[in-house]
Order: sequence, then C-alpha cells, then structure tokens
Amino acid sequence: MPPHILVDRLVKTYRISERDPGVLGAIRGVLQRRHRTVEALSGVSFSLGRGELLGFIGPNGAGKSTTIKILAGILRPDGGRVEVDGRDPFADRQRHVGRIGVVFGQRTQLWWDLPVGDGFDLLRDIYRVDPVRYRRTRDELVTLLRLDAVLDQPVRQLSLGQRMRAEIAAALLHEPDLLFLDEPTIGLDAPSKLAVRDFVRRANRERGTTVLLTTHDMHDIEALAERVIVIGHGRVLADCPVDALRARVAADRGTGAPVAPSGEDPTIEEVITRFYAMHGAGEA
Ligand SMILES: Nc1ncnc2c1ncn2[C@@H]1O[C@H](COP(=O)(O)OP(=O)(O)OP(=O)(O)O)[C@@H](O)[C@H]1O
Repeated sequence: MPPHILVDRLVKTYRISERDPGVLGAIRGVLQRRHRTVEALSGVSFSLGRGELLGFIGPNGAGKSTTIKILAGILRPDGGRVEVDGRDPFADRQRHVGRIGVVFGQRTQLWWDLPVGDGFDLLRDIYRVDPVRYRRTRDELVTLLRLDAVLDQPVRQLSLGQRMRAEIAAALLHEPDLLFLDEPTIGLDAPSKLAVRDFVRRANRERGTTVLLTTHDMHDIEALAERVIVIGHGRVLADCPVDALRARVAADRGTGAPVAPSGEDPTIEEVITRFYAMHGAGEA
C-alpha cells in the first residue's frame, strides 16, 4: 500500500527583512532593503503509513511547524516532494483540507465570539458535511471529549483544557483520516492532558486515524508514539521506535555525561535531552 504521507528531500527557506535599530535604521531600511535567509528545512525525508501514530519531535526552531504547515497545504515548499494520499497539499489545497484535520495548540480555528456549537455548525457548512453524518459525528465527539456543558459558551470564555478539546472536535467533524496535532497539550493541566492523550489514542487505534503529533511533552510521546522522528536544524536526526532512541543514547554513554546521574533508568526527558546534546540540536 502506498504511504499516507510521503516527504522527499523537503526544503523550505524563509526570507527575513532586516534593518538597523532606531529611526535612522528605519529610514535606511525603507531606502535599501536588506534580507537574511533562514533555511528551516534542509532536505527532510520520511514516509508515514496509513494508521500510524508518529511523534515528530525536536528542539525549538527545528522545523516541526514548518513541516506541518507544508503537509497541511498552508505553505509551499521551495524544494523536494510532498504527497499526502497521493495529493500535492498546496496545489490541491481545496480537496486536501477536506481530508485532513489540523490542531495548532497555540491558535484557534474556532470563532472567538461564537458559541462552540455554532462554530461546529459553521464548520459543517464550510466542509459541506452531510447533515445526518454531521449530527452523528458531532454527538459522538461531544460525548467523548466531554463538551456538553460548553456548547453554548463562546470560545473566548473557555478554559484552555476545554478549548483544546473543542479544537480537537472541530478538527474531526468532517471525519478526516489524517490528523496533524501541533503541541495539542501545551499549557494543559494533568487531567486535561490525560483526556487528550486518551482521545488521540482511541482515534488512532479504533478508527485507524493516521496521526502526526508534535510536542515538547515527552510524556505525550511515551504515552502515544511507537515511532519517533527527531529533527534538528531542518534535518532528520533519527527515525526509529522510542526504545531504539533509548538504546542509541545508552550506547553513547561512554563519550559524555551520564544520562541519569543517579544511575537509574533515564526518563524519556533525559533520553531526549541527551540525544539533542549528542547532535548539537539546540536552538541557535
Ligand atoms: N514565518 C517565518 N518567517 C521567518 N522565519 C520563520 C518563520 N517561521 C519559522 N521561521 C524560522 O524557521 C525555523 C523553523 O521554525 P519552526 O517554527 O518550523 O520550528 P519548530 O520546530 O516548530 O519550533 P518550536 O518548537 O519552537 O515551535 C526557525 O529558525 C524559525 O525562526
């Protein structure tokens, strides 16, 4: 079976305008524009099978969100090939967004001033979901994500945990078979994190939804992902099961500081921190 996601030597460069500080700098900037380029992705390749749940991790600035934005059809890459279900996400954006769900933990896709339920109805119209199917999916998501009590509340009044559960429901109302989650547990308290993890696990196991998850919370990775891709400085540093990452870090012990000074089994945080250090993958 062809992979659900195919990414081949993906390159993305951002152009950033620069100017000197102060009023003179601003004037000089208007007269003579200066630019600097940042290579966010320098040849990222991987593929993801249907029904897989991938942990996509890396330090700040590694290129994770850029990759997700390209896969979601929001950004056009500068080089390389991307295929999702055989589609080019950017060229075939309209069809593409109807088949994927995206949650950006730091941003809302719902309408700030609208009650949650009205926002869901609006998404039904945008995605042209069949009304009978919509009602069934919506009711199921509302129950699973415990959203009954907030359906009449405007999004701006929700707690972060409530909002994140509403965002996840919003991303799944049109029953996509691929879900991108960009830091879905950021800022959540422990019970809310558990609820989100539990839901994502069920969507993946019971419905076969393919999931690409980015997170800085290594407990998310430990709880959910069988396979991880680690990126740093726009390159893939590792693509393996979580246990293999542990083994690689353990094998490197002789050449650096011990992973767990206490001599106990290292936590996943210690393993990942050590792995980033081994590859000089911290933010520049
Ligand atoms: N719109 C933009 N304009 C200019 N540079 C950008 C833009 N978006 C990202 N970058 C740069 O591209 C690089 C990769 O950023 P990206 O947001 O993909 O990283 P990330 O792995 O998602 O980081 P984080 O974990 O901090 O969210 C960084 O150096 C960042 O500064």
